[in-house]
Amino acid sequence: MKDSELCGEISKCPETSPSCSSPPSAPSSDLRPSADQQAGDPHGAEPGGGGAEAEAAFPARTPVTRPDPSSLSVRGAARSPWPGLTLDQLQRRTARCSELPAAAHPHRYRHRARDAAMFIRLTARILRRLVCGRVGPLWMWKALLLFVAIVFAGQLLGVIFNRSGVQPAVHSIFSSPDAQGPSLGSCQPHNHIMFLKTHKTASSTVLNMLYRFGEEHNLRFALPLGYQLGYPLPFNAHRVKGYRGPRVVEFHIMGNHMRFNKMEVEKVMPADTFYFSIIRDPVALTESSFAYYKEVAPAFRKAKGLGEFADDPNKYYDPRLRNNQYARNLLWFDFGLDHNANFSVALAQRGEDLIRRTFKLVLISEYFDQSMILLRHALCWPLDAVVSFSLNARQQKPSVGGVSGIWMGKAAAGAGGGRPQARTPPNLSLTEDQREKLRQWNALDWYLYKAFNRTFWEEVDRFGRKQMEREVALLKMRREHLARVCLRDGGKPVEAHRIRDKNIRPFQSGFVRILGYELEPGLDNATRMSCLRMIRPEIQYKDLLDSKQFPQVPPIQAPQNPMLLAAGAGPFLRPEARKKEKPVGSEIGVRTMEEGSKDWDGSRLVRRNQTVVRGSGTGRSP
Ligand SMILES: Nc1ncnc2c1ncn2[C@@H]1O[C@H](COP(=O)(O)OS(=O)(=O)O)[C@@H](OP(=O)(O)O)[C@H]1O
Repeated sequence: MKDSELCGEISKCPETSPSCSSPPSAPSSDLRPSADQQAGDPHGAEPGGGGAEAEAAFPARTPVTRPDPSSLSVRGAARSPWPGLTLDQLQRRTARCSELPAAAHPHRYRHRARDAAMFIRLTARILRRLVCGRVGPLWMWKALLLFVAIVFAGQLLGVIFNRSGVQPAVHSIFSSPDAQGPSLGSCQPHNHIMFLKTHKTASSTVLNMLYRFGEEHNLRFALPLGYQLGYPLPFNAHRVKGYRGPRVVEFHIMGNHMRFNKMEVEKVMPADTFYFSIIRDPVALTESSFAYYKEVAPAFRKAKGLGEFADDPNKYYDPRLRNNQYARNLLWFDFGLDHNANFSVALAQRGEDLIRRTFKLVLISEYFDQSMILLRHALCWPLDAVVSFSLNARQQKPSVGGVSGIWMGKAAAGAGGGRPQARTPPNLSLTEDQREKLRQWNALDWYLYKAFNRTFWEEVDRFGRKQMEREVALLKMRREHLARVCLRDGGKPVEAHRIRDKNIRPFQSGFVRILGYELEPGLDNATRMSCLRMIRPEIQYKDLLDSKQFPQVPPIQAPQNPMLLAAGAGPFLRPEARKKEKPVGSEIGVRTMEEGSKDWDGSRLVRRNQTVVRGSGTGRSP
């Protein structure tokens, strides 16, 4: 054999070639140990147990035994795996391979060549042992190979799942079997989701679940530039931070307040997006809205109490005034429909059809737990993903003098925790007659509520009432369990100023106290993180996600003055706009804008006939 051929061959293991399984020549068989060596070798060829299996895998294989290292060192000097070459010859020739570029230093390189040959000899021996199955039974090597393949596949799948966002985060109690809930079959979790966040319907609690799920699964949110997606203007795709044209960027979840506009939403969200929303009884919704937007909606501002407003809404309501959508058919408005249209059944049915065509599920706030079970099955989510603590709740004091449900509102506790000022809360009590008047005033919403309520229960029937009861019971148990683990005082909601951690104080609206939660002290890190996600208020959560998605650009700071925030509802002012703001009147909770100032999303505002509008707007609700 020529040196050049050998130098090429030297890098190959002769035993990995067919010669390994069926040594072709005498020198190989010469390396076989003697019978007594074989008997004393616990790793002898085709050792016990694996023999038959290996035989089947390598039917033509001649038994080859592991050479004894000592015999190799002694006898190997004269024998080599390369036919016709002793190991000494091989060593000398290998040395010549190494010497080729170093002819000027023959001694130095002869030593190196000798070392290299030693190394090769050792490596060949190890490989021969490994590959030829001399060390351990063959089945063991097969099992090892299978194990490595599984680990590799697992890693690969992990990378894929991490990318598509269905790799669950590791938690403590959150990773217990109870967290999964009853089986969902073989469905795949939805991760293209559009939630129309209607106002005063428990939508912040739902949004929190979406935030949690998205954060835990590294999904990308279609976040607003400020805190709402252009509300109350119809949604426009350019309101989404990071939007660069139809489907250029993959967004998974969209859920901040917007006035729905299907065509524009479809520019942002993928075609297989699951659309859902939530509605609430319009009387309860108006009560919540009145308490919350008393000083934001001109129609509410003029009325002393909700009863007064209900008695004669037309006396207070001007359809041209901005923010009056909070006072009439707010659901209809949020779905992008004309909330000031005169009611007719035909019109209402058309609206309902439009909504049904897009929204695969419409939840009902009054049946929140049943809604969560339907949602979990529709999205193929584990139980924990839909377990929540009620967010954005008003403080309610027991009724006085037989009047039901008086909501107590004092001047907002500062977001920074300032003591509340004593204020007369608006009277929210209603007679049955006034409730009926409110249904008529909000006839379009009332129609929607009845229609979707009916189909909601049809859906529950299809799901199975018994199964629903079982799953709702599990959901409640899980919520109670998590409340005991996560929350101080067993989960009683508390006023913002009592929450020690300022970062999780909910923002406040003018007249009402919005309650939040405190974490149980002493939780381990993983549990604390998961618990914190469940109670982190909407504004802070949006900022956090924003900073994760856009690490370089600091998010717009949430205004510290709660008066400027109709707590997640009214449009927020950007900091520069706030400087120019000049409140009309001295009442806390009044939020007004000067002509020429900018709204939270940067739109210029002008005043026309007593109506504050955006530069290109009409002044009426769009
Ligand atoms: N789980 C659950 N079940 C039933 N109701 C709930 C739930 N979570 C929140 N809420 C009530 O929803 C009201 C707040 O609604 P939103 O979060 O949609 O308000 S906002 O538009 O985002 O400001 C607010 O209603 P009011 O307290 O009547 O104002 C909350 O108490």
